[in-house]
Amino acid sequence: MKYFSTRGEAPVLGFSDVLLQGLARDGGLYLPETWPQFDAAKIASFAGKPYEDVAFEVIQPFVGGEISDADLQGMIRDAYASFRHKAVTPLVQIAPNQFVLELFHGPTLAFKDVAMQLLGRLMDHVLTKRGLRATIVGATSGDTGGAAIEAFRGRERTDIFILFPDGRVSPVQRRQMTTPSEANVHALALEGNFDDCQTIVKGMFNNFPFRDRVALSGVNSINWARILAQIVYYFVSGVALGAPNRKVSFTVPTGNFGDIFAGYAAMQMGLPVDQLIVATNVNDILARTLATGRYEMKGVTATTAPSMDIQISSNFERLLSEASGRDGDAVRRMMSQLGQSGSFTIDDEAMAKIRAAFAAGRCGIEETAATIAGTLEESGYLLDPHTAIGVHVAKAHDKPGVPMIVLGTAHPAKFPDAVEAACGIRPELPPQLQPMMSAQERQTVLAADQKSVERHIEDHARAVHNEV
Ligand SMILES: Cc1ncc(COP(=O)(O)O)c(C=O)c1O
Ligand SMILES: N[C@@H](CCOP(=O)(O)O)C(=O)O
Repeated sequence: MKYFSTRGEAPVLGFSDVLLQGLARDGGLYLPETWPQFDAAKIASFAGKPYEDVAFEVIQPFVGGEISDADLQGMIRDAYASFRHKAVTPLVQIAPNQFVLELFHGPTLAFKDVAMQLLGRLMDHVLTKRGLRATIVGATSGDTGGAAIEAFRGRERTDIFILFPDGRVSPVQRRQMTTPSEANVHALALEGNFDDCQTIVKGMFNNFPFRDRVALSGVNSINWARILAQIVYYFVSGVALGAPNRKVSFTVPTGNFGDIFAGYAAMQMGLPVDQLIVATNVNDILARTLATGRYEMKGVTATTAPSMDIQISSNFERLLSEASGRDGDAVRRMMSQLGQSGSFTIDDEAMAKIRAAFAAGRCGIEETAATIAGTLEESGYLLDPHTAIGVHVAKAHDKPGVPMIVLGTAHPAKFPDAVEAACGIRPELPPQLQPMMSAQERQTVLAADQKSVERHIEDHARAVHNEV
């Protein structure tokens, strides 16, 4: 299996190089040259299998033989051993046709753990095999950071620097990043919003002398391996609700478009999906784009679902590549217009392809609170604000006979203030996370300025001394 960049100007690479690269050297994102095809019999064979076994079958074709089956199976087994639920990602029915896919049973209570627990092991494996170190950078609106730090803390071959918007993440999210005491962990609070953090991360990847000096690697969903690990739960949940013998739909609380792109990938591989529904909060650039064909940035509004307070949805570029027939020139043109004017228009043919697979809806701050309260009253189920956005949007897309799976992206205890304000119940953290709430915090506050961040990383990263 080989991977190409959405912008068409970076070298075609194998899995291990894509894993270490993060962003392609032309600023694009890597995609597999072909989608492995699973026929109905193969998909049906996933029924009743442990999560780890389905994960191996889904992930293995993308690795292209670069990691032995035994090593891959071992890493998958270890990654999911840390999850608090035996099913890893259980389904819970909350209404006659509506299910929540609980993706928050990993160590940091968000769906990011599903991919990050495996990514940490895969990177360590490849770095060890090559005798290298890496400096990992990531931008977070709250959840990626904690999950990445949990996956990489104490690892010998990596230093990890996470950029988060100062004051815009929940106290639980912040403490997951600032309380780990391992020397390779660096939490950087930036005076800006998530998009500023993400733009700086991408800027560092595009600064080649810096990138090469510190052996830069990325763990945001710009890294293909993040998306790959997330494809698995679309198959697992789809099959549990009747696929391949009937279609299922998914509603995905969306920000950076990584999670829902994994659903698109599952669809390309053969999973019968009726609709993939993008659910946004008031930062609704994706819902507007689906409606108008024009991607147009506005300012970011802080909401009770802070992890989705995003306007630059990185992975939308992967969809643009698919919808434009993998035309690197077309993608480069749109991305350059976005950089220059904050907007671009998608041509009608590409929009028609996008609308054939995706629908979208938006949920305001008050509707989010009302959905938390209403769902608790109707079904006794307590939602976090991000999942509540999914539940609200999913209702408008209900189709008889097609099970609707809403991705449950975070545990309500990550956002206790918003949940309590909505329904009067203050969800408690699982006992193993409680000590963190009184532990010593460690963070560095920096201006949202690429040079300051680069200087800080060069001063603190051990990979600068990589003897390659
Ligand atoms: C809890 C939660 N829900 C939803 C999202 C949006 O996911 P994505 O960025 O993959 O679209 C995020 C952040 O990514 C998140 O942390
Ligand atoms: N919501 C995310 C934003 C970063 O997304 P990623 O999937 O690209 O890592 C977060 O919680 O940090």
